[in-house]
Amino acid sequence: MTFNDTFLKACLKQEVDHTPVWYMRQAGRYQSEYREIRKKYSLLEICKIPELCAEVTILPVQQLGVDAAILFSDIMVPLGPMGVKYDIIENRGPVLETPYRTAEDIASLRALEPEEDLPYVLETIKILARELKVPLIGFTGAPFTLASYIVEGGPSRNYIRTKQLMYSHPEVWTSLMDKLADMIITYLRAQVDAGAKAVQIFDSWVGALSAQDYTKYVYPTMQRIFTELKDLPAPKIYFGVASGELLPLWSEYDTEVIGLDWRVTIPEGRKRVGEKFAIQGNLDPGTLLAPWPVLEEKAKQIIDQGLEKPGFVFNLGHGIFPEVPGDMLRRLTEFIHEYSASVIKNR
Ligand SMILES: Cc1c2[nH]c(c1CCC(=O)O)Cc1[nH]c(c(CCC(=O)O)c1C)Cc1[nH]c(c(CCC(=O)O)c1C)Cc1[nH]c(c(C)c1CCC(=O)O)C2
Repeated sequence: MTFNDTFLKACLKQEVDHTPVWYMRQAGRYQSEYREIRKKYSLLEICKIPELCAEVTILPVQQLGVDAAILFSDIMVPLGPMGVKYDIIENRGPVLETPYRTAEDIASLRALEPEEDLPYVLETIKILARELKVPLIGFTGAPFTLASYIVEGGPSRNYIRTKQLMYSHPEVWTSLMDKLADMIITYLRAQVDAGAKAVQIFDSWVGALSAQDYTKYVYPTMQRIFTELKDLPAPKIYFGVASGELLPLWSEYDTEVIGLDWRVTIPEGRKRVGEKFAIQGNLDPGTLLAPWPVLEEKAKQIIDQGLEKPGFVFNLGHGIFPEVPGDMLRRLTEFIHEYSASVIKNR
């Protein structure tokens, strides 16, 4: 089988013969095989065994026929070596031993050295780069989203401690954002050096901020990340949830792809963020529990809208829920490939 680079072409707004698709959380609890593995190993244990971690990454590619693999890991993984003590609790998410809230707490975070600190991640990527016939997507959390876990000490609804730090001690906030940006730049470079062909920066919780606060407290850090990664030989995807109001602020970023959730349509997203980017998205993951005709109709609409301009990658607006039947995802993937190929061929 030859290498399928359709996903990379779409990221770069090049011509494709079908719309490429992958799914956030395509490896996870909706798969019986994954649940079996999780009976023996914790999520973090899986990440530390390269052969197993590569297997977990490859499984959904084989089962679903998607056009890209995403490294199996978690946004918390690089924070461990920086000094953050945490665990990932099932049905809850990452929880810290103690939150980081003072200048001293944040000063204690050390710089990440990927080769020394996370050899197992890089080894996993090397295995995957050899074995996969589709591109591997590496990833990291974005500074705001990572900061929210570090400052709150766990998942949060309102991010009040994060905002409290941001508003009360802007210089401490900036030092945290700077340290996270340094980590992100180093970590993504190491992932690409090891064989990742694209990277996604997950800013899952940044939609908690107003455009004004994003501009003041997050924009300069994101801007620096994209500027410093300008020469990265891999397309970058910046993704946020409920970030519709922030899209106009992203128009100058030096990135290739913007990931949308389902709250904003693709044409509206393109209008807000500008014509420069390829777009990834944006099926509501809740639709995966709908009857097939409903799902098909929504997928069709997204493909029609996505194909209006060059540069479109089909994805969900956020991760797959554990309740989703795997068969639904396989059928959806086939439909996306066939329907998009016919639209492209007939124009
Ligand atoms: C916010 C965030 C986290 N982790 C991640 C994000 C950004 C993406 C997003 O917004 O969903 C990123 C992530 N986490 C995981 C992956 C790789 C797998 C993939 O996408 O296929 C990726 C890309 C594995 C995981 N990370 C986690 C799981 C859940 C399954 C398990 O416990 O084995 C997986 C497959 C745990 C986790 N880790 C985190 C959360 C919120 C949870 C869910 C808690 C739960 O529902 O149990 C933090």
